[in-house]
Amino acid sequence: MVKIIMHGCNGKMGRMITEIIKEDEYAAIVAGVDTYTETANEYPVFDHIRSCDIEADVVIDFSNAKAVDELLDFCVEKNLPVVLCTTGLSEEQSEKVQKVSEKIAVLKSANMSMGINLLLKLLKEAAQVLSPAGYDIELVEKHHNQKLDAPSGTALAMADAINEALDNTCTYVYDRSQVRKKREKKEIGISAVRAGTIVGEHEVLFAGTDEVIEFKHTAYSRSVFAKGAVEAAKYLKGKNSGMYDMGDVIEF
Ligand SMILES: NC(=O)C1=CN([C@@H]2O[C@H](COP(=O)(O)OP(=O)(O)OC[C@H]3O[C@@H](n4cnc5c(N)ncnc54)[C@H](O)[C@@H]3O)[C@@H](O)[C@H]2O)C=CC1
Ligand SMILES: O=C(O)C1=N[C@H](C(=O)O)C[C@H](O)C1
Repeated sequence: MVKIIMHGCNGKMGRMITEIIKEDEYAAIVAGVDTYTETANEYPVFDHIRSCDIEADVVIDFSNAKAVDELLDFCVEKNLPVVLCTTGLSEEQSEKVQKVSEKIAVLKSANMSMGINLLLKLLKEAAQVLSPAGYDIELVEKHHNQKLDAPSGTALAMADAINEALDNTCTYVYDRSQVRKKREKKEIGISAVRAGTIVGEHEVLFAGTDEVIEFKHTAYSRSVFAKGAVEAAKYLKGKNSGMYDMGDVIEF
């Protein structure tokens, strides 16, 4: 049985994970943390990670980038592995995550779904064939109107996977409105749409002369992220310090 502290327990993802874990005999939420506490949870809820004094095996975090620094400090002090799913971290925060992983086990992933993690592999292969052949690469992501960060963590992870496969030769372009010039060959264009209740859509276009190849992932429910996060927590329990990702959890 994996005992979990759910950080951000009253948010959209925290609530979805709470429901999923009710049906899971190998995992239990022993405490929740959320600045919003006006709810009736089936486990104790604290308004700050520092107030949480419940013993656990792992923390799952779906909260807010502003909350991540304190969470990481807490996890180091308590020697607690953490599944870090919050997106929109600054460069300094990403560096801190790396440093912290020298002391505790950290599994960081911008997207916990099976589909996106498979796609990250496929995109690398496609880029290595299509970019040298002159295909332009553009990425479009769509999310609900409550999302704070743009572009999505997943879009950035996809761009990073492609860039890595191309020996980090690409530049990312987020906004074409300010400069009047043609696109460069080694650009990856990244566009974000925010509308309604879209759970999450990611589309990657490889556009050549007279043909376009499109890779598209659509999440129809947050359960795909929640299930992945719970599997990640089970995987991380008792692990040595280090950086882990969903590639360690999902075997293709
Ligand atoms: N890695 C992945 O697969 C996914 C990542 N996300 C990311 O997870 C994060 C949360 O997403 P949602 O649940 O949709 O957002 P949400 O806004 O519905 O929930 C966030 C929750 O965190 C709470 N919170 C804010 N500050 C806090 C603090 N200092 N301590 C504890 N709790 C705090 C809020 O009160 C809220 O209940 C976002 O960054 C989002 O991009 C979302 C879905 C999938
Ligand atoms: O905020 C969301 O909702 C999501 N955020 C993640 C991201 O930024 O990539 C993953 C998912 O697409 C949903």
